[in-house]
Amino acid sequence: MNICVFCASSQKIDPKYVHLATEVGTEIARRGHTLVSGGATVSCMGAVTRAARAAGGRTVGVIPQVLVDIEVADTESDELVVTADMRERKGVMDARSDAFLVLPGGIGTLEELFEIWTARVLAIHTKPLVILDPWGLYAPLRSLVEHMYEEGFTRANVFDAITWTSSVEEALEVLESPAQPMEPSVEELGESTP
Ligand SMILES: C/C(=C\CNc1ncnc2c1ncn2[C@@H]1O[C@H](COP(=O)(O)O)[C@@H](O)[C@H]1O)CO
Repeated sequence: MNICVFCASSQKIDPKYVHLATEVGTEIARRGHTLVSGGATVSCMGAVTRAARAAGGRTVGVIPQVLVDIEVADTESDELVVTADMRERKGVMDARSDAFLVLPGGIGTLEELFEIWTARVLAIHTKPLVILDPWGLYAPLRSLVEHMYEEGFTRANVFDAITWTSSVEEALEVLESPAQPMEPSVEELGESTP
């Protein structure tokens, strides 16, 4: 499988997050998968790709020209795709991947998560989407989406479209399993706007 990992670029984070990314890269390679990532050398992004290669795995980096220009590109990547901008980058990462894994990160990671999550809820794709969050960074996000559901702002299938995990092994097992297709409910299809 081609597994896309979205994760942090910040260099101010606790080293435990970088160690988690290293563990993920190692396990992706050990299981024979290709890693698709944002193609940068910094923080968790660099750790996951270096670990995957160190464990014998193949890495595909997808990075916009603007980040190549500031010299954060993972030039040792087996394949480095340089895009015109961030939007094209996300499109290429999506198209090249069979499954998506989200590690703790900041607003860049959240943006990537939301795009894949929304498309899955709308049944635009059926690729597995997993959050690996051992220390609960995303617990407030989960509560927020639950609140949005209670208030009627999100579809009932919003939590069917994603799996929250807390160990690397559990995350990889879910990614390797076929995801359930997202079918809009009959009520949703029949709903009319006043
Ligand atoms: C110069 C430094 C970092 C360069 N920043 C980034 N490099 C590569 N990719 C990035 C960068 N910032 C955002 N991204 C994309 O978003 C995700 C990470 O963003 P977050 O806000 O850190 O969660 C990541 O998946 C990238 O695709 C030194 O700080």
